[in-house]
Amino acid sequence: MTRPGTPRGTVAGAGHVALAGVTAVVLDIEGTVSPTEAVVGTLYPYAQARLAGWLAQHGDDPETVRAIAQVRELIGEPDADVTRVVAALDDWRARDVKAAPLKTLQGRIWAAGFAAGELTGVFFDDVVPALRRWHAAGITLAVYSSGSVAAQRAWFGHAAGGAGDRRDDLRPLLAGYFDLDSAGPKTDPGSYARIAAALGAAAPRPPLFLTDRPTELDAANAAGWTTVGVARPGEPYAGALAGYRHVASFADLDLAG
Ligand SMILES: CSCCC(=O)C(=O)COP(=O)(O)O
Ligand SMILES: [Mg+2]
Repeated sequence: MTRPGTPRGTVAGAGHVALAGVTAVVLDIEGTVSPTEAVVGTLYPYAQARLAGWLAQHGDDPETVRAIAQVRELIGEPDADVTRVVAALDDWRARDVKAAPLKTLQGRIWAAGFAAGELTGVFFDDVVPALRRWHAAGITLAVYSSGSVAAQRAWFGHAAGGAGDRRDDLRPLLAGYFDLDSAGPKTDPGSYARIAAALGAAAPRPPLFLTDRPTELDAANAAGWTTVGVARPGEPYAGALAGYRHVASFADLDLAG
């Protein structure tokens, strides 16, 4: 199905997609550029272990105050104490519910962890070469993730892959970062309209969105974006993209035109 603004392109064989005229690529993180296990299995426990301490130490920070208020509103308990707030946050973590206040607080804890050298950004092997290739071709690159902008910047700023234990800083490749606070829910077409507006002249055509989740592909398509699903073997949503144009690797995505 050809979407408005979709550049010329064909699906050349199973899992290979060639698109011409792409001026901007927006990237999901979990399941798309990075293994879900690196987020759910490493980042989440790291933040969970430090959450209560973080709230105790940063309880007066405006961002923390706002996040706690958001939790109380979402659970419908305006007088919930910190213990109840932590329990709600941990329940969302356990179910991988992408609740904005959870992502805000996780993001701050992770940013401190990256700065302390305790965390590393993990990417599928095909991702960094593709990002460098697309950036060199003049394509605008941005991130749209449930993870907070603070977490995104830290994740891309401390990428594994350098020689030895050196960390690569991929942020020079990125022109923008968008999350649930700055753009909105990933299943809302309006969020993609806000991102396109924010990218402005850096995205003269509707961006290409790369994500693992069908609901996000649907929302981006409804906003007139070009989309390609990313179905990585072993990832939770890999089997749900049969009805979508999709690739298993960025190496199978040709944006050279
Ligand atoms: C590496 S930034 C933290 C990622 C995160 O917390 C998350 O929930 C990722 O979800 P996504 O929308 O990128 O699939
Ligand atoms: Mg994802």
